Amino acid sequence: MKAGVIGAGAWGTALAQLLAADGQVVALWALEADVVDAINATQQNPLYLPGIKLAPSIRATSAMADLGDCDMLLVVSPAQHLRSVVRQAPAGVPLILCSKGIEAGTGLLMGEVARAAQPTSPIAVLSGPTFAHEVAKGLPTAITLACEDAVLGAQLAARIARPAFRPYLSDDVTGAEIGGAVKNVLAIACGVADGAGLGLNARAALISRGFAEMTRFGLARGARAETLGGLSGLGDLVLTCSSTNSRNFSLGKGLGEGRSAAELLSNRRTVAEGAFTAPVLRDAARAAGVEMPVVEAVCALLADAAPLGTVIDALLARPLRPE
Ligand SMILES: NC(=O)c1ccc[n+]([C@@H]2O[C@H](COP(=O)([O-])OP(=O)(O)OC[C@H]3O[C@@H](n4cnc5c(N)ncnc54)[C@H](O)[C@@H]3O)[C@@H](O)[C@H]2O)c1
Ligand SMILES: O=P(O)(O)OC[C@H](O)CO
Repeated sequence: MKAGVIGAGAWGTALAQLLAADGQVVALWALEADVVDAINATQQNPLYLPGIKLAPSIRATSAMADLGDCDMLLVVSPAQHLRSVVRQAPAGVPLILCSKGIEAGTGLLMGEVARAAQPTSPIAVLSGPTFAHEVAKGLPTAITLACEDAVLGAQLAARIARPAFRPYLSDDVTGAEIGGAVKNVLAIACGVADGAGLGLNARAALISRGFAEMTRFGLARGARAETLGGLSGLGDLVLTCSSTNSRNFSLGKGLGEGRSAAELLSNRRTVAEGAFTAPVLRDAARAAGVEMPVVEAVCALLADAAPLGTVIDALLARPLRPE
């Protein structure tokens, strides 16, 4: 058995490290030739996961054909590139989707995109509160593994579980995907509150009211409430809204400090998924008649469409309503 990982950003590299730590061979596909060379020559990925010595059994490659003998493939590209990498992946091999977002242009969740790109490949989703550096260091982590096929889900969970890495099984793929996508947008909002010095009460309010938005949207799309309240929803929301280790929170913090979205988003190598998901999520919510005022506020700031003070005042001035 050989695992393949598609995408050698921070999370793909950390997952490869997790799977290879006991000496198992892991094939890691990277887009950039210099990342492939660095991992194979020095057991390091200084571009995306600096400071971590990687297992020598990780074999980096830029040839997708090298993943042809893998029994499972973890897809860890940014959400907006998932379609193109899944199209290139070997067909018929179970895909564990680890990207968090909604595809721009189509409004599709990652499972829907993967099914369209590779119709014969079984799909699972891996999502939860997981900062890559912590997983790469072997710190304790729990995560949701969602798969409609319970037998396959159990097999995949057994393949990726490690003493300090606990997958919890679910058959609610949609719920796991929506939690991971929506929390990134809400983390931007919490970062804004931090950057603007609005205080910890405001952060708690945003987490709580943001979770209400996530739940309304998720239920409208067929997700289950307990999934949204679990690791892949509330768990990840709390993690990402609490730390500048989150790229989404940091992006929001910059906005809250008065910097423009255009400046913060230009020339960055690492991905802040919430910036891409926010407008797609807003449009999907409007189309479904779901109110998401915090998401709307984040969209206004990302579009540099309104001054920060105006956006905050508008949120606070919304009509009083039952919780
Ligand atoms: N970093 C984390 O802690 C973490 C944890 C859980 C989930 N995720 C999710 O994993 C996904 C990948 O994030 P990351 O943190 O590993 O990435 P990253 O920000 O560390 O690196 C960017 C990645 O984008 C890739 N990329 C850039 N252009 C591309 C293209 N045209 N085609 C394919 N790939 C391209 C790069 O090769 C690189 O792998 C995201 O959806 C993220 O939300 C990240
Ligand atoms: O750095 P972020 O904001 O992409 O968050 C990373 C993970 O999704 C946390 O679970």
